[in-house]
Amino acid sequence: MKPWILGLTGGIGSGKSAAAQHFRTLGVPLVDADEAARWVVEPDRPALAKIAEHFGADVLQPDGYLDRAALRARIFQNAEERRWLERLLHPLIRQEIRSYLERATSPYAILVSPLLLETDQHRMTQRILVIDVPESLQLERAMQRDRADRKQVEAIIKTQAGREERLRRADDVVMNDRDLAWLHSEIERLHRLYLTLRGGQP
Ligand SMILES: CC(C)(COP(=O)(O)OP(=O)(O)OC[C@H]1O[C@@H](n2cnc3c(N)ncnc32)[C@H](O)[C@@H]1O)[C@@H](O)C(=O)NCCC(=O)NCCS
Ligand SMILES: Nc1ncnc2c1ncn2[C@@H]1O[C@H](COP(=O)(O)OP(=O)(O)OP(=O)(O)O)[C@@H](O)[C@H]1O
Repeated sequence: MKPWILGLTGGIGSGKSAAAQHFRTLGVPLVDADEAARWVVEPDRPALAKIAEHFGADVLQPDGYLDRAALRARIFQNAEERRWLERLLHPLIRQEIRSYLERATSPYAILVSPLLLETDQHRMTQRILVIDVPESLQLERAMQRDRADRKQVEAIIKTQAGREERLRRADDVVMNDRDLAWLHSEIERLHRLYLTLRGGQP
């Protein structure tokens, strides 16, 4: 049976990973585009050499791994550089996602991606779940997690689809503006729905 794929998306800091983690504990197989983006730049992969050649050796750590903070600073202040990186990595990320999803044998599987709607990744999915938060909370959570300062998070948000567009394209929405217990209860509700849609027992 062709696997039925749920696309799970939301902007930076919306709570995609927290939502995904709960689907995982419910036993749903899941591939995360941010994780795939890490696999394709491991030290033995050709993409890393191309990145070092293009951006210079200061985007590499002394141990040979990608210096992610250095590259992040470069690409979110220069749209041309970001597009160069995306042209290199997105086809490789897509390949990793596809080979993972092809192996799924469960009633449904999940593709988690911040850029599901911005790229053609959404074409691999049958239904779209958006994790939504007001932008002020998104900023606060993304900064709190200590990944970036306010200016950088704002720059990243600007490159992503706007909240309205995401909501317009969503089949299901979870408003993640309460605590984690609420998020988990919403995920459980949707998990029952997806199993029912797939003809399984809720
Ligand atoms: C620039 C990199 C090295 C920064 O790594 P870092 O570990 O700091 O962040 P991480 O990869 O966990 O991403 C965190 C968040 O940043 C946002 N983000 C990452 N890349 C992009 C992008 N190209 N456009 C918009 N937002 C992005 C997403 O919301 C993502 O969830 C990394 O994000 C990267 O390689 N990006 C290019 C590949 C890509 O587009 N990945 C997104 C999934 S397809
Ligand atoms: N309902 C919630 N209550 C409190 N904290 C939350 C809630 N949901 C998520 N968080 C926290 O907010 C931060 C961002 O959440 P998460 O990492 O899941 O976002 P994300 O959408 O995966 O972000 P990114 O696109 O950067 O990967 C994390 O520190 C997470 O623990």
